[in-house]
Amino acid sequence: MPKYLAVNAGSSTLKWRLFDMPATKLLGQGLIDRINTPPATVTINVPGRDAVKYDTDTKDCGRVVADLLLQLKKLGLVERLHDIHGVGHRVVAGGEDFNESVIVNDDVLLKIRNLRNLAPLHNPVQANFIDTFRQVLPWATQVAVFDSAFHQSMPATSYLYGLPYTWYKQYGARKYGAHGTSVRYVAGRTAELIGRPLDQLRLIVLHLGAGSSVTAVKDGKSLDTSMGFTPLSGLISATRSGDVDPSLLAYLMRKLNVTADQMVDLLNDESGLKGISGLSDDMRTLTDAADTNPQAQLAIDMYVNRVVQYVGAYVAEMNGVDAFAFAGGIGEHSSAIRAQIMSHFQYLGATIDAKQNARNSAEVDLSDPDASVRTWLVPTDEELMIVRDTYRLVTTQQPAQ
Ligand SMILES: Nc1ncnc2c1ncn2[C@@H]1O[C@H](COP(=O)(O)OP(=O)(O)O)[C@@H](O)[C@H]1O
Ligand SMILES: CC(=O)OP(=O)(O)O
Ligand SMILES: [Mg+2]
Repeated sequence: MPKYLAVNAGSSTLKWRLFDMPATKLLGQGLIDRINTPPATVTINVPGRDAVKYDTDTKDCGRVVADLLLQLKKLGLVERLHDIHGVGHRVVAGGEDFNESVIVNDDVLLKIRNLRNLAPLHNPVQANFIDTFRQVLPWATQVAVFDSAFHQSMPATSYLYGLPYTWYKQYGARKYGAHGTSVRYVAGRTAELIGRPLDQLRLIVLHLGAGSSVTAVKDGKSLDTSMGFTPLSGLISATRSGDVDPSLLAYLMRKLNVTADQMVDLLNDESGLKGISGLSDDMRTLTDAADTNPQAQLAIDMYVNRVVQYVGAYVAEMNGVDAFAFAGGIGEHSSAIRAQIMSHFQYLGATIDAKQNARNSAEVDLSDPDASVRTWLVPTDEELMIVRDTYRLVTTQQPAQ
């Protein structure tokens, strides 16, 4: 059976899954965790076997891909690399150029690179992965699946900033959003789990990972989302500031004597949980330290505060909510953060059950039996969405010339 690979390069992790298609049978999956703070850990899971774990000190794209392919052969997941017919890649920013997944050709790859201003921590890395796979598996079709595509349904009232309209027309100055592939999966799965049609639901999807976002999904479409022109705005993330008064940036540039580009780098790389705590960008480390480290506790409390603000705003924007869904590394693994967030939405009747909320890493109905608004833990599956789009495009369309 043809094999298809889905590659998800995030800001702190690299995730991959290999499937037999069209059966969508999962053959194996890998995670490189803490990729920016070596040694990173590699974990490979093959159904029915013990996990394989080892450390790595590289995030060099060529070496990561070489190791991945070596492991696929070593573990017997592919007999010959020629069995891999398609590779689907997560790409964060597609701008207004891409409102759906596409087969990659030279022009598409160039556009993805040129959109780096819209996702500086992601698009360059993701373009490098596409390029590398094109070179090492030239027979396999490469497909790009864009985070921003799902958010193209946002109305102008959501995606425009309070700026001169001509700047949108001339420079594309608007909100594009991110995490859309994850939100598309989580929203669909939440509707299935609560047994109601997606196109009649008001959902709040909390994708809380190294990059964190909240999305209002109304009638199956993205109505509004917290990330903006880039994934820097909105919530506080691992190393990203989230929303900041733009005037403060001009003031800080003078104080710090840095250029505009340097300032943006500081907001992307040195801010957020890392900058506030002065300890770590990793929520696990902060949670462990919080009892004795007030800065770590402050970073957690600020993180929660911003999530609560966005959720409250989006519930109002939808004139109510039918269900909440938690996903992403923090959303899927931290009972404490979920509890802290949901304690602010008891007024909506979205109460959660402490025993249920103690569970992690699986689909769990977190709701209190009497809750009038459901709350679910729905582990995201960006790789499933990526592989489905990839298989569909490979089997139905030829690459654009
Ligand atoms: N048990 C946990 N408790 C709190 N946070 C966790 C836990 N496990 C993972 N995380 C957080 O999840 C983040 C990674 O989220 P994830 O969505 O997997 O990555 P990425 O944003 O790179 O796609 C890490 O920064 C880590 O802080
Ligand atoms: C857009 C974004 O921040 O994604 P991730 O959390 O995977 O880095
Ligand atoms: Mg991610």
